Amino acid sequence: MKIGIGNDHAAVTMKNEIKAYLEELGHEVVDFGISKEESCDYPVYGEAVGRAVVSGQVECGVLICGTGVGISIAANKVPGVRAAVCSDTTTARLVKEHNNANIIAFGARIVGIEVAKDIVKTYLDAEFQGGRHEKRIAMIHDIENKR
Ligand SMILES: O=C(CO)[C@H](O)[C@H](O)[C@H](O)COP(=O)(O)O
Repeated sequence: MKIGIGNDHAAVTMKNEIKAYLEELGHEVVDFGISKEESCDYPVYGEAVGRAVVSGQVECGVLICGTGVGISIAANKVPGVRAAVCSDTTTARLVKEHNNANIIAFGARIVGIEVAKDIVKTYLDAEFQGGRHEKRIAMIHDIENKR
């Protein structure tokens, strides 16, 4: 798959490790994140990955900041993004199976690298179940259209 990755200063090391892991798994990774650990603003990177996913430049996204929260909130402001923060593999599976999340996010200050790798792998291996979940996702995107 072609995967977009983004991060702020809190997640440079984890971004590099996850990027290498994704490449080991055979994925192509487009890096929208920062490479230096100097303070920066996570909305920039959340929006960049969100727009890349929605435009089809990449098939899905991985976002990492200190908690995964700020960067996913920013991505979720891009219409069409469904970014989900995960700290465990059960949530990582369910956000694909039920929510068809197109971006997974986590916190470099919250989870260790092995858990982060498991979260990403679980998310990528899971499949959207469709059915009753289709309608609910459509309802989420209807909210965007009410703006
Ligand atoms: O957005 C966040 C909180 O949900 C992230 O954890 C950021 O990485 C964090 O706010 C950055 O904090 P810092 O004190 O500027 O390093």
